[in-house]
Amino acid sequence: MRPGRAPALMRMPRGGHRSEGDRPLRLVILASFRRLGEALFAFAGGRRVALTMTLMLLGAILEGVGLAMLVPLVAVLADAEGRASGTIASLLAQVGISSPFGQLAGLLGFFVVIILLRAIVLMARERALARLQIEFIEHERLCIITAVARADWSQLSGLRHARVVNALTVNIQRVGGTVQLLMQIVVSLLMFAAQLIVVLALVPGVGIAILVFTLIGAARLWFGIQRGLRQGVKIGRAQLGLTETTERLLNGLKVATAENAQMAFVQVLADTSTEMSAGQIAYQRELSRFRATVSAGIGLAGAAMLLVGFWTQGGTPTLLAALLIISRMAGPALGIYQNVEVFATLLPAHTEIRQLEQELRTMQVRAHDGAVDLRGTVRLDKATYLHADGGGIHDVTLTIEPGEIVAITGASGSGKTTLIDLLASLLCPQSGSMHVNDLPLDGALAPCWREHIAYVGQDAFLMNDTIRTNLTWGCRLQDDASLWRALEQVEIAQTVRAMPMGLDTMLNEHGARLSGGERQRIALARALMRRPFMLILDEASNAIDIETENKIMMRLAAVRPRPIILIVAHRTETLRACTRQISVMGGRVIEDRVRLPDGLCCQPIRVKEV
Ligand SMILES: Nc1ncnc2c1ncn2[C@@H]1O[C@H](COP(=O)(O)OP(=O)(O)OP(=O)(O)O)[C@@H](O)[C@H]1O
Repeated sequence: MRPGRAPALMRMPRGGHRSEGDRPLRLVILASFRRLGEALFAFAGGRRVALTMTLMLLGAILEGVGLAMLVPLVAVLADAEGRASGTIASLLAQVGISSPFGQLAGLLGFFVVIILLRAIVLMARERALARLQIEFIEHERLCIITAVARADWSQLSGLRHARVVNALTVNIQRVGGTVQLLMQIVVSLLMFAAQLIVVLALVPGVGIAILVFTLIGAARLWFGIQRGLRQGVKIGRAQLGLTETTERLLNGLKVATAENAQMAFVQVLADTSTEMSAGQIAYQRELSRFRATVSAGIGLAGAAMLLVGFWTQGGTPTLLAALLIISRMAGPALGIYQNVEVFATLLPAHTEIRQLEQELRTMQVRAHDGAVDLRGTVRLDKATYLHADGGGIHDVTLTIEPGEIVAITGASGSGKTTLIDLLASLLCPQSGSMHVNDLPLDGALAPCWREHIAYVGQDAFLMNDTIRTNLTWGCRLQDDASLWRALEQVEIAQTVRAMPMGLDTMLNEHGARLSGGERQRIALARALMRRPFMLILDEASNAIDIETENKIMMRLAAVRPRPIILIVAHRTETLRACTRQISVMGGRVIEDRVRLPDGLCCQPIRVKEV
């Protein structure tokens, strides 16, 4: 994957109110919000959403009922004779509880029941929300990685690598935060609504005043949301840069260390990081000013409402209860304010993930279903594949029969890898065609063909896992006997046997505990474990000494049934076992001749079959 243009949302003008495609910011916000809602709904399904919403509503209703209970309780406590009044008091009197203590105990008992019920509902609600959030994130992560795995290689290789890494690490965490905040906001809104309803019922004047303040606050909040979204886009852009720089640093660390030039990398990282931190500090400063204004506003509004309540109701128990409730409302109100803006800063992460998924979806190839035999002659007819810079392969026609060992030679940049990628159907001819066993290898058949291929490149891809796992991933064979046989074929069995944990020895990052030649031999052994019909060796043994390479090539040549073996190598010794040589120059096949396998035997070797 290579650097490319920033994704659409990331291209939003830095400080402007309009997004890419000249869409007003308000539409971008609404669209992002809708996308998140749709994704959550599509993941959870109607029933689960309904259940979660019911739990949220139930929690709010119980909150309201608990608060409403404060009125008779305050009345009992405030009454000189300790008597309750109202509906609950008359209910209690009907069941024979009329003494002040009995009424207080009865009210408290009811209150406790409500509190217990509320606690149970809130617990169920928290669990449901946490599960929904965690599972949604896992689902999103799997969607991306599956889309990457199913994407057509020629298109995928043009995708910016850091975008995928960023999506799977930073952005997915930010989406987790978005979902969590969204749920907290909905819960706070419902709680606030329940509290407001109780206040409206108890002291309508105060309730209306709160409603007016809330509406003014909501209008003010809209600016916070816009500011949050802009900040979120900036953070996303900076984080992508940070991921890219970190990747570059880690990939080039060895060279940089060898040249004592690590600080050049550190400087690039520091510049990106400083820019990001400066933006965040400025934003936090703005946010803290906003928060201070909001909390002062809530305090002032509370005091004003106290006065309104006092003038309209005097010091009645109802007013006292209303005051208690209003004091409880400040928390959710401030929470909504803070969470909504932070939510807006996180929202672009989901949009970026969605855009990435959509791009990946356009790259998907639908695999042919049903069995199809592709073990046969491989044929290219006037095949052309040109990369964006014009380099590649022009008008190539060739036929490769099963069991042939083909050397593909040519100068650097002549088109050898492009030719190999076409034969492996990693690339599809832009013109001309490819047939295997007389079947045209279209997009749907290509994945089936690749099941018969083993590919070893010069980088010898190894995972940070055991030798066993490295040998068996993607292979049907898994048994120890096959593993050892493959290791013997590539002259590494003895080295692995000498390791303390044998096949279960950990290889560390990219097989760091092995030499370059050992890594290549493990990669070759894995290729043999696949029992391929076509084995591609693209500079796959250039780190192995010539004598050992000779032995390995002999063994590969003796495998029965022998796969087609395509060898790209610059070392002539590597090509000794080849039965045919195709020379490429400027993207064209300039020579295709039979080659007599020459004196492989520097020393006689007993050939074993895989
Ligand atoms: N992904 C790509 N995007 C753009 N151009 C590419 C890409 N891959 C290869 N090319 C171009 O296509 C031409 C052939 O490249 P290719 O990798 O096939 O050559 P090669 O013979 O394998 O080279 P080498 O021996 O150096 O690996 C080169 O000019 C190269 O610049």
